[in-house]
Amino acid sequence: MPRSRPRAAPPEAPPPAAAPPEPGFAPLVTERLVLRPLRPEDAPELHRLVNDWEVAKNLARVPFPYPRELADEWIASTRARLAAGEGYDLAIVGRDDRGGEVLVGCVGLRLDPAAPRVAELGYWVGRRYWGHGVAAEAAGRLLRWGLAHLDIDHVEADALLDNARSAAVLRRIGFREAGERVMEFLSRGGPMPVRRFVARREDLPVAESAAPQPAATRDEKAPPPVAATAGKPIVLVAAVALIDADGRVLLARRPEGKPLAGLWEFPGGKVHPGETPEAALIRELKEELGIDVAESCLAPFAFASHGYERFHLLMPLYLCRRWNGAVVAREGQALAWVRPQRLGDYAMPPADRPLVALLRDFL
Ligand SMILES: Nc1nc2c([nH]c(=O)n2[C@@H]2O[C@H](COP(=O)(O)OP(=O)(O)OP(=O)(O)O)[C@@H](O)[C@H]2O)c(=O)[nH]1
Repeated sequence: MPRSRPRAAPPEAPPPAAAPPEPGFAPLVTERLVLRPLRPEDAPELHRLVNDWEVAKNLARVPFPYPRELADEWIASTRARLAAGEGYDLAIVGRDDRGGEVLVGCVGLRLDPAAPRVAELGYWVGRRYWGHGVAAEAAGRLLRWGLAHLDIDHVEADALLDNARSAAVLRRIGFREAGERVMEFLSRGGPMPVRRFVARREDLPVAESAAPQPAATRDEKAPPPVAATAGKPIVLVAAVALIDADGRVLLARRPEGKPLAGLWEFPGGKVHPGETPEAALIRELKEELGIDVAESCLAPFAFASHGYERFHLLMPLYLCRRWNGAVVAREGQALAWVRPQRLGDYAMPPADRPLVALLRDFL
């Protein structure tokens, strides 16, 4: 979604230069597509696809006609933003019959320093690739990635009132409607009414397999869950505030693919059938962080009791100041040692909020 304004063409073609270094962004892979940084050599095809009224008319920051040199400038700007962590505009790439790469469109998440903790999603797909679910597949993937990896609370997107197709894509991937407004559209030469959409972590569709199940239901021989509230199972999760010598608390980020991915939480996990909460924690701390903890070093501190949409969480929280081994993220999760007064800066699951307040007062 090219967004820079057109500028005068340079007086002469730039001399051939060595390819600029690839910004350090690991491509995102979906069932049929790859989302990767745009490259200078994408410019001719990008120009061919976006210099199409049927595509451009839906994009706020794209002029029409779209000057060829703007494709070069815009691609360079996407690479600069990617390198600076200010925006994630990516090429949507498919495969042709011979296995070669084909540019299909673009998808982007943009951060605005004036609006912290929010990202804006945009996308377009070349007309010849419409009708195959490309936009939902690409935008859904980048949306999930963004909420799991960026320090944002929600993602916004706009669709022109007359663009029902885009509104349907946004709803399909987890956006909810949040009113209407008027936006300047470069392609249309003036202000246009748009429908505004917002997606939060809790709005994302959850794969059945990823939804938390009471651990007991995994094992057919195990007794059924001991209790249920209003038809919801109770899920018992043991968690711990690991406290280092400087009084900092360890938070781990829920990885992409899990419900509420991107939120920071206390290490821990579900208590399996036949396990005590302490045994579950000792197992989880070994699996997730590679440390050995003795049961005597787990001091019960408080508990969370919170109704989520699909289950009721009961979560004892322990304190632990002594363990053996170095803390390492064994499951690739991001970790942060956080001063108690800064815990509020980290987006955490709603169940944890009362625990954070207690912990801040206690430490
Ligand atoms: N570990 C942990 N889980 C929390 C916290 N707060 C909170 O709401 N939860 C919820 O408790 C549940 C823990 O489930 P999980 O999926 O992480 O458990 P697990 O490690 O056993 O995962 P697995 O089922 O993929 O093996 C999740 O729904 C999670 O959102 C917290 O501070 N720490």
